[in-house]
Amino acid sequence: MRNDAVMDFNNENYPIIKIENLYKTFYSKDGEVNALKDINLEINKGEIYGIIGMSGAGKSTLVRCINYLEKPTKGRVLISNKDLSKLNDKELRDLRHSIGMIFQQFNLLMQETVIKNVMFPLEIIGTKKEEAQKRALELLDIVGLTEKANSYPAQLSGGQKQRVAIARALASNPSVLLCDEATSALDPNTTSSILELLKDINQKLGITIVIITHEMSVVEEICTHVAVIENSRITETGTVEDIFTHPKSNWARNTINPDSKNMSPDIKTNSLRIVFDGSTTHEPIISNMILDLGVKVSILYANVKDIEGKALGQLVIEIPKDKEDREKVMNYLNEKNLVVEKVEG
Ligand SMILES: Nc1ncnc2c1ncn2[C@@H]1O[C@H](COP(=O)(O)OP(=O)(O)OP(=O)(O)O)[C@@H](O)[C@H]1O
Repeated sequence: MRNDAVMDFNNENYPIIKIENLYKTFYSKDGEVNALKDINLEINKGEIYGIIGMSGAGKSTLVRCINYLEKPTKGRVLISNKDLSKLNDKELRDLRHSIGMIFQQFNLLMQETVIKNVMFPLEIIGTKKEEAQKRALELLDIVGLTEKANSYPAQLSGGQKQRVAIARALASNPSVLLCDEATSALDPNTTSSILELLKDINQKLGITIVIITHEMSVVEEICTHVAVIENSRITETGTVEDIFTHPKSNWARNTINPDSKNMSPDIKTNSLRIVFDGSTTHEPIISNMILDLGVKVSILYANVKDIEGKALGQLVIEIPKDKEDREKVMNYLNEKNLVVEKVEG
């Protein structure tokens, strides 16, 4: 059973997480830091929502506001339409059992065994030892660590430690899992296996996942939706497809698009950006075009990814200067129903 004492997480009439006009200012003797400014965000049940931005952009503060570990200076956080500012301390504690959290540094109890680490949150809420042990073993099975139940965290790899942290976060049957840079300390292969596990948890257990990261590859690999945060503000939100095909914020454009600033004006006027928005197949469009039309086209930049089986991203090509050849190229691409844009910037 989910811990739904405080709110009904299954009510799909409301976003599971809604943030309205949220500001967070830290006051210290060195002055004020406006960590978050006018944040508005809606996350629906079942989504894997990425919040991406550079270091210091305000990501961790935002995620800590979602479970009220940090109280907003202004604005509201609504979880399944309940305003967290209206909850008393006990209700907030109950709420936090329904919102699991994992961190970059795992935060395990180093002097306790793996199974004890997973049992810990259950014992805190008064679960009997035998029942907690049974549940912890089920969770260790989910994260693939049954055989490490009696090991200590120091005997585990980084990826295994994060699996223990995930099992611990799942112990109280949360409806939401907040992941704050959960893979930033891991190598690429381990990162992929943890992201796979999170995807599995999302699909099999129906848990909504919020992922804080500075890595676009993490968003690419796992997220359904994304918000870009720059200098304390959200500058763009949308599906992962949106952001890879039509990035709007400066940060996303610079990360996803080629660095067109480095192109000479002459190359820019003779270039086209082809946007792959997931509607085309993986056919080798450029080589087919060269063969079919007999024109010279070179690829200046390619960033086309396979995301959930769809081709998404950008391809910048240099097209012929000759007017007739140029038209042939444009017609060919239009016939293929590709989105074609001028290279700007
Ligand atoms: N408790 C605090 N007191 C004062 N300033 C803080 C506090 N917590 C965060 N800040 C400041 O708020 C801003 C946003 O910090 P935050 O940790 O949310 O960024 P971030 O995007 O998560 O960065 P990183 O990826 O480096 O963790 C930073 O300027 C930071 O110094």
